[in-house]
Amino acid sequence: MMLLTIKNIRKDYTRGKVFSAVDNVSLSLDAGDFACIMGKSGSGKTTLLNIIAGIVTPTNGRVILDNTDIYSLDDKHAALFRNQNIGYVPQGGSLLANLNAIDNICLPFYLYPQLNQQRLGHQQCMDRALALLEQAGISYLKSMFPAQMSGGEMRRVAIIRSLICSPQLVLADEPTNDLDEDSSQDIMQLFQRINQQGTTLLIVSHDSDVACYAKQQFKMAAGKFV
Ligand SMILES: Nc1ncnc2c1ncn2[C@@H]1O[C@H](COP(=O)(O)OP(=O)(O)OP(=O)(O)O)[C@@H](O)[C@H]1O
Repeated sequence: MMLLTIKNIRKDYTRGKVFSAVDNVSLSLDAGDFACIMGKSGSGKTTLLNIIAGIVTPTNGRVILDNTDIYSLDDKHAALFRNQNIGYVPQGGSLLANLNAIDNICLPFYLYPQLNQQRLGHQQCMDRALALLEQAGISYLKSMFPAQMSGGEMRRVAIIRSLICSPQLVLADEPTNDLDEDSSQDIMQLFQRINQQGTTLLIVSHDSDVACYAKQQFKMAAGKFV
């Protein structure tokens, strides 16, 4: 079943003159796919990922997720649709320092109660977060604050947080950046497990060791797939 289609996506920026950071890119993913977009720094990977996430509006082209053209929705419906259907793991650190792992994972529900469609109470939210940590084999982190975690542990908690709304699609931007080989493997094994449980994954990375975990690989250069 087709889950995601992006058609003729272009994003122009002006830096002195106009250039296309993403230049007429098309891509389709089926439910259950695990894809990686590779390419050097500046090739347009993050811009493309953010367009799919609904964070950056394309100059041209369409993003269709589960038969919904996300840029045809008004802002309010677009935000709800993407938060319900897309998990996003941003580049770099994204946990809040003053919350422990469980609360960081529940944060989307605290910030946007409308995402909590099953209307879980506070304890049930925390139970769900704990269950996700247990599935990932890192329940020992449950009460720890980011300052007590390694970089790889923080990243795994951020990945778990992207699952709190049971999204169909998870997007991750350079998830192993700044991590050593062992931590990178932990991260990629976690993604593999998430994918095996049925979540579709699209990861952006410049690291070929990361890409080899993916089932589909795309390469980007100067805004285009090559
Ligand atoms: N808001 C912006 N305004 C102007 N130019 C931008 C903007 N965002 C990105 N760019 C430029 O667009 C190009 C693509 O950037 P992008 O971040 O998508 O690349 P990338 O492949 O993800 O690189 P990296 O891995 O370093 O993040 C770069 O030349 C970048 O400088």
